[in-house]
Amino acid sequence: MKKYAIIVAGGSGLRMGAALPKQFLLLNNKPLLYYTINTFLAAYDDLQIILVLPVDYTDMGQEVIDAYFDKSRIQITAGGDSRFQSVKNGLQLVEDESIIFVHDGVRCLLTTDLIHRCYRQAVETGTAVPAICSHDSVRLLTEDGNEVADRNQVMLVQTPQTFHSKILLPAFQIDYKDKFTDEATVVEAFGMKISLVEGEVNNIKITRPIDLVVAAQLLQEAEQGNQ
Ligand SMILES: Nc1ccn([C@@H]2O[C@H](COP(=O)(O)OP(=O)(O)OP(=O)(O)O)[C@@H](O)[C@H]2O)c(=O)n1
Ligand SMILES: C[C@](O)(CO)[C@H](O)COP(=O)(O)O
Repeated sequence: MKKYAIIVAGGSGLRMGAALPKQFLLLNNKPLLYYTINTFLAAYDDLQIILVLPVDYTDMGQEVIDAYFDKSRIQITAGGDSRFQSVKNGLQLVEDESIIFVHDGVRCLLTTDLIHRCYRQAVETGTAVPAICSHDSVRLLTEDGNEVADRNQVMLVQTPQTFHSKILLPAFQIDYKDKFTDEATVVEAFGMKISLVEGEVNNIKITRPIDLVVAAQLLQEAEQGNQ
């Protein structure tokens, strides 16, 4: 089955507070986006990437591609004001019936194993959303304060959120709502059940400066493990 990875990197990284959007910050001397793109290209030879970038940073994104990758496998498009709109812009470049991975450009530590796991499940059930258990206790806010929740009933959701194009393309015709924080919420609103797959603890979303420190360490450990 044809495969597309829509890598959403259209955000501005306000919580990181850096001069550049965080997807272009360097991690062990390479832009963070390099690692994300590299892992998807390595996962499948027939996978095409649709890279969604802030409109003012498409040239910088093109420079990253020219420096490291086979350009014939990567298309660039401009992002929107919300993650939802960025995904929607990316979906406009999907031409064939396919399995579509939607991945945060800033989750740069995912592995090819996770991509393969998502693919297999999406082929089988149409949907595959990676998630991990909470290793913290969880409390719910209530009208008069808060109460404990059973953390075994909670899963922390990651990307790549992976779907058959027959599901994802029509689902994204829906009008935007604030609760659409990821593709699973959109597909659920379209009336489909979501199937979860085991995520990865190291598949962190680089959000704040501390995440860069953690990611650099994890990357170094992974590279040492590969030697
Ligand atoms: N309009 C947007 C907003 C976010 N994203 C992407 O969605 C992913 C997850 O979003 P987040 O971590 O929130 O990134 P930012 O929006 O850049 O960060 P912040 O919320 O701190 O500004 C990132 O890869 C980001 O680039 C996007 O493509 N288009
Ligand atoms: C898609 C996501 O990474 C799943 O955990 C998350 O919902 C993105 O949230 P953000 O507020 O845009 O960082």
